[in-house]
Amino acid sequence: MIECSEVSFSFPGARSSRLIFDRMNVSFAEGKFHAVMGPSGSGKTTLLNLLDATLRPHSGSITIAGKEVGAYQLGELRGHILTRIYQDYRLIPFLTAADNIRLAQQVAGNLKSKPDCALDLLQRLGIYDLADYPASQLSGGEAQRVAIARALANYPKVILADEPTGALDEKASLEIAVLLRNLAHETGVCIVTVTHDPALAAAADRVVLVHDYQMVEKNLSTSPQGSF
Ligand SMILES: Nc1ncnc2c1ncn2[C@@H]1O[C@H](COP(=O)(O)OP(=O)(O)OP(=O)(O)O)[C@@H](O)[C@H]1O
Repeated sequence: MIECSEVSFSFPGARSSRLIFDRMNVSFAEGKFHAVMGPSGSGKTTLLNLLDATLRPHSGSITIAGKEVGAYQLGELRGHILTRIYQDYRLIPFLTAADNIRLAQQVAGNLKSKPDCALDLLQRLGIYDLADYPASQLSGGEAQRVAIARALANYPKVILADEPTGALDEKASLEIAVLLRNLAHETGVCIVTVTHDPALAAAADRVVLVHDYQMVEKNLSTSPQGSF
């Protein structure tokens, strides 16, 4: 689904002109939950920013679903091809859970052409009862579930997650980790999360480490079981 080939990148400017990636190669398959780990400052968020065309590589190629990321219209790439979720959820606090999802459909121009999927998604993520609650009244774990539902609203091929459990306690982190893995398996979406959280890494189908400006495979042992 995602292919990075010989990708090199550094930030311009004196302080940060060091290389972040140097002819880096990595791919991320559909229907899998991938965790990207590495020390602080190693380039994990930079990778997500390259994948959604916030940043452009100096050289090399990044394709999603067979097409160069830079060749997509930004409006098509962000919202239709891929969506992002964040540590701080980024919900609209005064809108209900359901309306946060509907807003994503509306912004993508899908609310007229496709059925309203908000309640179906909330049901699927086990939070149907929260549909009419303002986002500001949700717990962290509940808010992240709504954010994941919103990320699914336009049937993306890829979800990019930036520390999605960074603000959650251990129990909620494990639930979100298993939820993301099961969503990848059940819907075929390719999920790439950057994280420091061992619970996310343990739930992942695959863990890659950022090391020496490259992506290196890490061998997996066990995964938590369960269904959310
Ligand atoms: N806009 C920017 N301009 C210049 N340098 C930047 C910029 N954004 C990030 N950097 C630098 O690029 C490097 C990689 O940053 P990045 O945020 O990708 O790391 P990270 O692995 O996600 O870190 P963390 O785990 O702490 O979130 C760091 O040295 C950072 O200081």
